[in-house]
Amino acid sequence: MVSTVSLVVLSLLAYYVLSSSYGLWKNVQKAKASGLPYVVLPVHIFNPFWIVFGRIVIGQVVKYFPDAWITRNYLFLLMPEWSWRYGYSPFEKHGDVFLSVMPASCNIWIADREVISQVSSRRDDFPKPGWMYRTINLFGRNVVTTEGSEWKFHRKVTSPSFGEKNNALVFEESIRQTRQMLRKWTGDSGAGGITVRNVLEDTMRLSLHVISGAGFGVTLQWPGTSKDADRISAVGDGSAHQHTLSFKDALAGLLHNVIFVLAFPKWLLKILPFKRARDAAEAALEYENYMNELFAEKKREAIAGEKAEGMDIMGALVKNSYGPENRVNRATTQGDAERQALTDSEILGNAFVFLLAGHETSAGALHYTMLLLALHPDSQRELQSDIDKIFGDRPIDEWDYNKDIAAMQNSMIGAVMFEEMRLIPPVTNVPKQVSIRDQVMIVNGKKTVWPEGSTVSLCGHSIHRNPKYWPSTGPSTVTDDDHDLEDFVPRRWLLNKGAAADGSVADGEELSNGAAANKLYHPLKGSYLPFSEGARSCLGKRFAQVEIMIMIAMVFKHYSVELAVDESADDDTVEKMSSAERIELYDKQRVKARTIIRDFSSVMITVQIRGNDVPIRLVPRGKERFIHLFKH
Ligand code: HEM
Repeated sequence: MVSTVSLVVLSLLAYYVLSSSYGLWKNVQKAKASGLPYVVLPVHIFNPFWIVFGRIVIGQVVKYFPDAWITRNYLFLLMPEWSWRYGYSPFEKHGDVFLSVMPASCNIWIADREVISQVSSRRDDFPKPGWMYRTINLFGRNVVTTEGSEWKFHRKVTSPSFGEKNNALVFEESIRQTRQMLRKWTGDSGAGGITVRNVLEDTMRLSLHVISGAGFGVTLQWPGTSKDADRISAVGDGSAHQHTLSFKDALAGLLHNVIFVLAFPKWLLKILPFKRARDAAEAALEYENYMNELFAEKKREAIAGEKAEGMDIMGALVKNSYGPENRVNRATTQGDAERQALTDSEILGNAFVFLLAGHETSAGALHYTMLLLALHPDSQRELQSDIDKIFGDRPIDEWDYNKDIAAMQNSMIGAVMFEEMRLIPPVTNVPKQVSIRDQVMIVNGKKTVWPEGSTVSLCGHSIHRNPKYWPSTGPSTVTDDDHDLEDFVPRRWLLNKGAAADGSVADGEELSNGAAANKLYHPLKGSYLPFSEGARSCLGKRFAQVEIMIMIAMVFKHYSVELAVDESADDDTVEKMSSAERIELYDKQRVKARTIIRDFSSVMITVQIRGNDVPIRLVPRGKERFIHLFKH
């Protein structure tokens, strides 16, 4: 019996080794013919098994070697998300486009802006790798997961919902939500000085609430704000379920456990002996119930012709299908090219991906923005001075999307936002795939042939540090580089105002209200990828930008942010410290915060600090304890 089992195991192992070796050999032949520099890897780094276990092992191994040795010897390539850790340096050594050969396929890594532009504009030749996105169809087909004419249709129908009317709604909802977050961070009196330990938890809540309001028309309250906090109020068709979770908890529970929900069927999650799995199943079920109720309510409103203005994204999609033109009846009988409206399941599928695509990304950007500003007192002061110029004494209630947004974007508010996403783009690499046939590509003026089926990584985190494309303001203060591309320097966007990296003057992005949206430095096409590029770039870009700029403006209008030093000194001790002692203490805290940001940030869909926190404090402007003592 034992020998039979051993024989089966050995045969399977032999089969695996032989088929992997054969696959590797075949892929090496393709790599040779491609004309690209290549390196051979013994494992498929995007294999789920390797992503879970392999990278833990390799993550431990690399700790024992200097970074320069690792990037020179290709060891870095065994980490699926190496570009987060090593930035541009591997490309510096191996060229801006290179290929890794693996047993199952090849992957092409790119930090060359012209090549990225070619890939982004040839949508049919370089589609998204479908296998990475398939599970996201959980609640219905949608704009993120589809390709070809079906995607074109989804994009055409969903895009109008992200127009200027919705941006104005995002503006208002972001003000409402940031006000509540500020109350938590500074106390009812607004005196500040409260240590905020888990900043990410709060920015997650902020971004979730903004999507709930501007995306679904459901305004959520922060705990302690209202007795009925987190209760959904929009449902009125009499079919409401007895909910076991609040709307907010259903949304948050689903997003928190989304990997389980996407990987396993609900019936299995319900019976698995892990609380987290059962919680995931409950959240998914409750989310579905709430969405069905919301959908029914919005459908009733659309048919009755109610709520024409200021519509949330889902409301606009339902109105398109069920409003006066009632396009949905035609939808099922037409091909994608003629269709005008989404089916019910497609509306629900799109609602889910808006939530998924917009939640963690925005929350991460808001979180890192606070930390980077706490590390850079000079940038805070410049930011506050611009906020004063734009808003003066005008109360926040009088801020207006149409009047203020262009000025906000063209100031340090925009510069801080763009620089944060240059340094830490929430999505480090945008994945594509070589379509069903080999593709000819020009790389450095030379013809190359990219093997069919290869995956392609547009390495945003790396190209954002490529000195060929980015202006530097001087030597780095955090590395030995003679440029400052590893540093957070928002003013680089202002010093090069309006100029493109090739010396031409940027056109500026026009908002539909006629204002020029971007008079800051204009990166060359293909060199700035936080929202990807080309036809498949982020649909919620403006949504996210408005939300981020509002939070920055509201926080820094009245407050400064400092790293909390509670672990080293209590408030009385700080009070008695001399300026020199305070500088020394804050500097130590800065080193510690930088280490946490570097060593505890990891990529699981988006970049986030995991397993550690960098606590902060908001202090009223003029009452800073530390940062007024620093020039930089
Ligand atoms: C800072 C915040 C955000 C960042 C950095 C970001 C980034 C991105 C990136 C890199 C992509 C391309 C992904 C790929 O090709 O695999 C993308 C696509 C997308 N994003 Fe965002 N996103 C953000 C916020 C949002 C928000 C708030 C929404 C909606 C409410 C949203 C909706 C979408 C959708 C629908 C797509 C797919 C577009 C298509 O395939 O046609 N995103 N986003």
